[in-house]
Amino acid sequence: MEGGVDYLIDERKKAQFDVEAMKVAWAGSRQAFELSDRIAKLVANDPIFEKFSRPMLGRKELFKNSLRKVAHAWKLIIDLRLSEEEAKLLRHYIDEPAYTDLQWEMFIPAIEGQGTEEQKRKWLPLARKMQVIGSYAQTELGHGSNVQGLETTATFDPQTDEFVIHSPTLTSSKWWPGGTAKVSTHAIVYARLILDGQFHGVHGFIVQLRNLENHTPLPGITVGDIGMKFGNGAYNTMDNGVIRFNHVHIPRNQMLMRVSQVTREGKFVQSDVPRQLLYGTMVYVRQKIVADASKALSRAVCIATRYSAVRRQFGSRNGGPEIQVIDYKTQQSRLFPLLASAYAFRFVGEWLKWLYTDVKQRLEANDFSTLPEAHACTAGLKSLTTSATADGIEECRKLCGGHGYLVSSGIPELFATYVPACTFEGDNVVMMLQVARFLVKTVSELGYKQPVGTTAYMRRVTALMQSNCAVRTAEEWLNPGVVVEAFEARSTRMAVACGQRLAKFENPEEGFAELSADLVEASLAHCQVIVVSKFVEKLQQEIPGKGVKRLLEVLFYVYALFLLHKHQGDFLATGYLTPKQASLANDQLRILYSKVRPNAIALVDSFNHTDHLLSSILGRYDGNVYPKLYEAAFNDPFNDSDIADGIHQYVQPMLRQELHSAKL
Ligand SMILES: CCCCCCCCCCCCCCCCCCCCCCCC(=O)SCCNC(=O)CCNC(=O)[C@H](O)C(C)(C)COP(=O)(O)OP(=O)(O)OC[C@H]1O[C@@H](n2cnc3c(N)ncnc32)[C@H](O)[C@@H]1OP(=O)(O)O
Ligand SMILES: Cc1cc2nc3c(=O)[nH]c(=O)nc-3n(C[C@H](O)[C@H](O)[C@H](O)COP(=O)(O)OP(=O)(O)OC[C@H]3O[C@@H](n4cnc5c(N)ncnc54)[C@H](O)[C@@H]3O)c2cc1C
Repeated sequence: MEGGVDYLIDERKKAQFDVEAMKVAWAGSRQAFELSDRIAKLVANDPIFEKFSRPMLGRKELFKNSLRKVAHAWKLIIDLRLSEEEAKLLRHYIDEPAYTDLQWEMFIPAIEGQGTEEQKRKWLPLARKMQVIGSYAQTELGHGSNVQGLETTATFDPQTDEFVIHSPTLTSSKWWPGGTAKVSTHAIVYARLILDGQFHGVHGFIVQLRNLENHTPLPGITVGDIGMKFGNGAYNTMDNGVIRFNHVHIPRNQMLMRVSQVTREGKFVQSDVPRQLLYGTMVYVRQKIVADASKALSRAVCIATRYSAVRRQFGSRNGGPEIQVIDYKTQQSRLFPLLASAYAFRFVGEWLKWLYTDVKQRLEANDFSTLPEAHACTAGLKSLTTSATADGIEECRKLCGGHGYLVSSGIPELFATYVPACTFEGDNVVMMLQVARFLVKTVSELGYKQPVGTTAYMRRVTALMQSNCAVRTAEEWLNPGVVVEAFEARSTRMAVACGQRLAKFENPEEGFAELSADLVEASLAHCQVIVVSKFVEKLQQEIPGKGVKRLLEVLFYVYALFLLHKHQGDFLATGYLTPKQASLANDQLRILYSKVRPNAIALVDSFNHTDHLLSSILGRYDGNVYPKLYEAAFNDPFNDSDIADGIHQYVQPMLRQELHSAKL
């Protein structure tokens, strides 16, 4: 058997559910499925969007090629009159980080959220037509996580009615802003506002960086690229920049003034809008990142699942075929929880999008009541989903054995592009510590304030602290109420225990720092409650299609019981479960894997990923892996000639024992 074509045809026949209906369930609606399918095909059939050769290109060529793709995409958007939703799908399928990400997902949202009506009227039409290109310059060489610690200054000059933007130290150089090194004409620069020698907090300022005619940096601005990043191709299509400001003057009306204003006289006016709204763009992007995690994880899982069905090792009898590696229980116990996680993250991402839309509408109406919860949810779920996705992609590489390490497997570039999501938009530990602040506050108020939203389960604190799990058989774990209650009890007990230990410290901040590792674990437990509960809520909805709901139920139990198994130390230590019950959950998990097994290929087909998006020989839809790997090896430019450069100069003299006289 040369290729794996026949294996995947057989695999697809085993499916016990309607794959087309599952595609709709994954996409969210029939309309969403059709839209995304149309755009995926548009990209896959356009040679300009080819990306297989990307990891072989040098930086300059890679970058220029990326600029070409963006220009072509923008032309398509205009010619085909694509909506903003369609344009964002186009970006997803082109699958290449570019300056437009910052323009559309940070520059524009920052003006929308923090600008006054007048500022929005001026800047948004220009940005939406790409007549100005903006980036988001917050992080500095010496300061990233601690936004209040930024050093760049914006000093008001009442003489000229301008702000003077300045980088007083080397460490205050802006460092990382995407799109800035070579492309953006403007940036939202976060800086310390100084009025009459007084510091008034960090604010955002729209600063022009480049001349719109000839693209040269404006006087007082030193700008460049920060250098190559992890992996070939990957995030190197993005020009992450360094900027140094030397007393750059900007008009007063270029400070984003929804949250606070500076008058013509240089007076600081604090409105009723909470200062945290300055961080609103980050809340928006964190929510986007959660929605995107399932896309990245599902790609890796699709590759590893298809390849696991093609790959055979051991067990051949009488010259018959060896065993498909997907049939090994160990392979299933590593792969199927990731498959289930992709679905879990998809549904929690959908919910978070809804939550964000709700919060945004409230903020527009000056209702800030749900902001703390939205911040905690976006920060925590960003942390949970990106950490699990980054680890999951690496696990998928290992699940593909040696071939997973080849660039042509598609996994190394996916990993290299994805991992910074654990750091950007808030380091994942720093984000979990934000959840911890929220949890500690919730727990400390339990006696007199009813928790709401995602912490509402803590209203039953007494029951959750005192009652224990009633499961007696593996079968009894197949009950959503039982599973959710176990997660809620473990989370409540961990949060309350942290609260009790914190209360023993005289200085709460000192206590928080001392217990921070435990607080991060309690925060993770709470975020897992959210993911598990949102999966259950999804299952309570009508889900059409033969067998679709049943398979999603199986995936729910795989996701939840796998987490329970992985974190069984917490469940046992908090006393909610007995070792016997934890062991029964694990028995059930093995049974569930055998229910996933016949459906595994159909479940990854339901992601509807094109071969273009996967860009992976191992994950090809037709499973024709070996002939294509062989072909790709000989198509590699390194194999253009049998004698590589340098062989005659450095190897032959060694073979001939003539190194002493060779010119090295
Ligand atoms: C090619 C095709 C072309 C076609 C084009 C067309 C379309 C293109 C479409 C593009 C689509 C692209 C899709 C891509 C997806 C998106 C990718 C975007 C790329 C991202 C790149 C990365 C960018 C960045 O990284 S930007 C920098 C991010 N930086 C951070 O995240 C810094 C993290 N630090 C912080 O947030 C803060 O410093 C913090 C929170 C850690 C501490 O802040 P502070 O010290 O001020 O607060 P505390 O004292 O801890 O808390 C005070 C109080 O405030 C509360 N709080 C904190 N933060 C928030 C918040 N955000 N919201 C609300 N409340 C907040 C906190 O809880 C405290 O509350 P208390 O009640 O007082 O406890
Ligand atoms: C690919 C990429 C693109 C980016 N794009 C942009 C952009 O467009 N615009 C922009 O402004 N920025 C951008 N950034 C910067 C990014 O937002 C920051 O790197 C990120 O916020 C983390 O901050 P840091 O680098 O200062 O990490 P640090 O805070 O220095 O983290 C280092 C370590 O310290 C730990 N740590 C830090 N603080 C605490 C704490 N309080 N308690 C416990 N542990 C702590 C962290 O967990 C981590 O392990 C980008 C970064 C990357 C990698």
